[in-house]
Amino acid sequence: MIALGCDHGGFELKQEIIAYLKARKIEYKDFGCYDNKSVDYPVYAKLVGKAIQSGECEKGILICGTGIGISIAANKMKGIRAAVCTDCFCAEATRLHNDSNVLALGGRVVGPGLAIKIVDTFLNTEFSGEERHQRRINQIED
Ligand SMILES: O=C[C@H](O)[C@H](O)[C@H](O)COP(=O)(O)O
Repeated sequence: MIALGCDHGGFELKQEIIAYLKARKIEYKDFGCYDNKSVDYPVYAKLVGKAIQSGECEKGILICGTGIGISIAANKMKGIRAAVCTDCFCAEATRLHNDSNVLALGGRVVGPGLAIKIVDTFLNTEFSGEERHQRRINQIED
């Protein structure tokens, strides 16, 4: 189950991502926001982070204007490793090396075509499990 969250700056892109997930029959839960009225991104970062912490959702996708504010907020939460990605190389690397569980995107930064490729890469890349990467993740968690 993928947890989705956004602010008004990410609302339009979230709709594109929902269409992608639906087309591929990937289960998701949308934690809002539900229109493009101005809201505060930490609220949605927290909802998605809690869904991952509780085990309700395995991964999350958070979208604000840049992906930055919402990832800063999410990364305050224990066990959440949110990565802002603007390209597929970083989306792959952050799964392989950081076992990131949240992808953060900027609705004002990446177009829908690139964003979907980034989402696809993020969701379809497994953590490498290599000892040096796990050791570093453990250090972050500590
Ligand atoms: O990092 C923060 C996000 O990009 C927000 O989406 C952005 O700050 C919202 O800006 P505004 O309230 O001016 O639409």
